[in-house]
Amino acid sequence: MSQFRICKPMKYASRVRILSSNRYFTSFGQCDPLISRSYQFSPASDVPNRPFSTGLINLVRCKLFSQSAKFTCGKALYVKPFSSAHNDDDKDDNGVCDTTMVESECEFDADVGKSVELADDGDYVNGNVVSYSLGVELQNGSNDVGLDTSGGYVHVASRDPIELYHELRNAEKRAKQTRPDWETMQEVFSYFGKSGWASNQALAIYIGLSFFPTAAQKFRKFFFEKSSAGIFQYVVMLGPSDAAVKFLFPIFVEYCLEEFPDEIKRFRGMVESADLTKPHTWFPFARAMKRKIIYHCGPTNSGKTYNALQRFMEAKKGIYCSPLRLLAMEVFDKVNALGIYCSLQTGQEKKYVPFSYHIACTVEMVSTDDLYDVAVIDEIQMMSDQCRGYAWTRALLGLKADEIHLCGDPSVLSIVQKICADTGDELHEHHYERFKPLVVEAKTLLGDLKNVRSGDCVVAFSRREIFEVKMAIEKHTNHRCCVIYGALPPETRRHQANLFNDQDNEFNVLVASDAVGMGLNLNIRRVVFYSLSKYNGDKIVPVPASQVKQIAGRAGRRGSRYPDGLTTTLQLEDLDYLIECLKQPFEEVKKVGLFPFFEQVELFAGQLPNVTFCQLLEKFGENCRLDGSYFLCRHDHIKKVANMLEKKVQGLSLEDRFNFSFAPVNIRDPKAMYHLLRFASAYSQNVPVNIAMGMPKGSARNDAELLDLETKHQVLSMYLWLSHHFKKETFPYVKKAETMATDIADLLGQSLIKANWKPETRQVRKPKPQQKDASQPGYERPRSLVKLYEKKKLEKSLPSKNTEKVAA
Ligand SMILES: Nc1ncnc2c1ncn2[C@@H]1O[C@H](COP(=O)(O)OP(=O)(O)OP(=O)(O)O)[C@@H](O)[C@H]1O
Repeated sequence: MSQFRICKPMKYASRVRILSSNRYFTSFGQCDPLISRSYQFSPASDVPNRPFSTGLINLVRCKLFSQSAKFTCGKALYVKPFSSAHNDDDKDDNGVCDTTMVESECEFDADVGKSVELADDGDYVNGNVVSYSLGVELQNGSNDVGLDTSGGYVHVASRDPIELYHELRNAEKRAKQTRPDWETMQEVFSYFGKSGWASNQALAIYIGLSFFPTAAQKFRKFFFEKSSAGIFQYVVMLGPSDAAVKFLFPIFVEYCLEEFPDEIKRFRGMVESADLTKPHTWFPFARAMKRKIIYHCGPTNSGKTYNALQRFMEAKKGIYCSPLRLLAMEVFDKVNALGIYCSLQTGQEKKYVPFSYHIACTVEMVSTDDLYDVAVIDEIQMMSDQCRGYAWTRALLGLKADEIHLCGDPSVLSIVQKICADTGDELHEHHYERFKPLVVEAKTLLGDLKNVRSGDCVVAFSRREIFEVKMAIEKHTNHRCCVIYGALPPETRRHQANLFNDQDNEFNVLVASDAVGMGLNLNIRRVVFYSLSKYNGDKIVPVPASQVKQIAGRAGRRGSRYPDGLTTTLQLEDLDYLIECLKQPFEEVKKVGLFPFFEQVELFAGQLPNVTFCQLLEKFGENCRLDGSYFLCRHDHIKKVANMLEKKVQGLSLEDRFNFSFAPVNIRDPKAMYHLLRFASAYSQNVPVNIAMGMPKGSARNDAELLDLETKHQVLSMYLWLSHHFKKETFPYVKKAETMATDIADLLGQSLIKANWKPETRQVRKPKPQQKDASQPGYERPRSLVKLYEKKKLEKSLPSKNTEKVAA
């Protein structure tokens, strides 16, 4: 089975820390890497051995002795007034209610039914007040609290919990208790059941959080049924306190080990199979190498990738790992053009160049099996990406290369230093500055797109805005616009970029989304932020500073027509935010992403045989364990696809479901989801998967047709992706899909050149009544959403006058 790579949620991390930091626990020999160093498990029975070292017991004893000392002799505990409340625990073994407790308003000796006072020497004394002492001898002559070899009494707290447990287990009948004592004991157990410490510690014997309350309740029943007077009184004396929890816990452990071996085994299996700790150990071959890591650290446009690629090209065998298909294609073209044979591998395409020893690939496609002299991992700060971060982490940890060049901003430098300390790799840092500083134009465009100039890149954060801006610029100025946004195929984006870079045409302005921030060589003179807020899938938020920097940094490129970069905003109100973002130092990343490989999910599935794949992912997320430097990547997208397939496609294996769930599909596009469902259904029936999609007749004449072209290309891209991830024979129309995809990318390019229509949205939304049509004469200045956002935030943080009035 191949290596796993993953992590765990912090709730467990904190528990692990608690356990690991308990030196009394760690003294118990063999270390269990999953939970802590505290417990040793017997491979034969697969049930944990007793976890406690005598060190812990002694600690508890010492504490309790020191606490109980104040209760000795003259100190007394008042018996609580009788309460009529009772539950099952009032009943004797035959289910009959203990009437003695109901009849009397006060105290009961276990057998005598009288109020008692326990004296130092263990004598019983009548009365309403119970004074508890260190030693007790029961009237029946049994040594309730333990008799030491010298014949003297040993305090309950000082006794071995294993011994105590066995005594309870073997007890034939319980001692009767006074009602107040009984009530106090209920409180003690209620306290125990809610104790975070106890539930944390119970994890170490694989009593899971969800099972802990059940285990605690059963233990309570057991204790009530079996407890002798001395033990009972001792716990009552401790009352609902941490001391009581710590006294009871070792007995609870003994009880659990004997009572719940199946639950323990099941939870242990689950925890072990979802262990994502120490991901660097998952790649033993890479660990056996002494790798040299070179971190090219600096802002955009500072020559990091250029220098790393020099080493890549000099190497005998090299791999370049790209964040985007587009960038992998760029490097593939560039390197081959320079006479170095280089192949290409992305999710959608494999271009093998004969005799090549170099490969340009997307980071998800990196092979950790092959050996390389030099590897380049571009945009290494993407390790912290909430969704895709795991791919960078895996590449860094797993690549078998003598020399690995990381290119990125400084945000992940410290975490890379930490990872290198774990892996034992040698880290070298090369720091860079921008070739030319980025200059902020304070004047801004004063809210008017008529002030756009040649060489400008206007950045907007939604497809709708991009087309609105393009329309407005083309309507009110003499400029023509190219557009670049995420939903466009890489070929079309490249075509648009070339059109913009080319001096000899009328396309001299670029309107783009944040997709412009990475991977394209663009001759931008000035980056203009149309807005600095965007929809994050939930609400409109200001664009994060790191992203603003990345995008603004595209202005001015060494060797281009515009080596000096400028940036500004459309709105004067947004300028401060832009300056603030540019001034902000790179925020240090504390955690990087991980995600399980199929084999790990499969192992985990073995523990939960009757759940759906989607539930399995959820459970994995809940139970997986991570070191402090890692987080589990978001997988909502995967779950959504998994859920759809679960409901509608039968006969897929777990591995098929896993792979289908990673297919690149826009989950918000019903058409694309429909095609994925169709592909999966055909695949599950083992029949050739058809493309079954007509080729558009020509370029788009309106936005609906443009959207249709985008969807069609995405579906073809998905078909190609599936053909590379599943049995080839089931996807026999790869050539056809490639041709169609190329043709559609061309049509998209043609469509964008003439696009001058009002954009549509994929989701049907009610039109806003006051919204003016941008095609109407005149030009409406867009509002600054950042300002609005900040204003709202301020309003929220300040109590309103109305609130003050109400309060007054
Ligand atoms: N030493 C050099 N000689 C010639 N051109 C260079 C040199 N260094 C960098 N360049 C050019 O400068 C531009 C920016 O370089 P590069 O892409 O390496 O920067 P970067 O820091 O990796 O930026 P980004 O993070 O935006 O990719 C590229 O067009 C590159 O070809």
